[in-house]
Amino acid sequence: MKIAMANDHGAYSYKLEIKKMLEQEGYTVIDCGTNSEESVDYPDYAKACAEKVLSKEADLGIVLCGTGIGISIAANKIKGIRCGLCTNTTMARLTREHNDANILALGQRTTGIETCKDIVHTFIKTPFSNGERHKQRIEKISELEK
Ligand SMILES: O=C[C@H](O)[C@H](O)[C@H](O)COP(=O)(O)O
Repeated sequence: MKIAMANDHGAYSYKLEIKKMLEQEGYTVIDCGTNSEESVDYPDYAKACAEKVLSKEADLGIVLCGTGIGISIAANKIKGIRCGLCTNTTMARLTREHNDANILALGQRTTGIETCKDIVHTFIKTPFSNGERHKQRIEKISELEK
């Protein structure tokens, strides 16, 4: 599985730690930056990750910023992206099962690193439930993009 990751300066150290964990586990990580703690604008990095997911170069994406809020708002502006901001593993499971989220958002300043690692594992291992009611709702989200 290939996973695109992107972050702003507020989540650089979590990106490095989660990237290292995923690579040690055999996942391919496409690192879309940023790669320092110099201040940057999170929409640029949300866009970079979204492009990898939409082009299918990556199966799923993970975006990180201080809270996960700004970068998830930005990602969700992009047609075809369903980005779920998660602070626990229940949210991670349900955003895959119910929302078929294709990008996970995390916050370095709000959520502990071990919790984030658990969230990442849950997110990438949980399939979409394929339930008819969920498919119908996701189709309605797509309609909103038109
Ligand atoms: O939602 C936005 C993110 O949390 C950003 O990481 C945050 O706003 C960056 O703040 P600052 O520029 O003060 O480091």
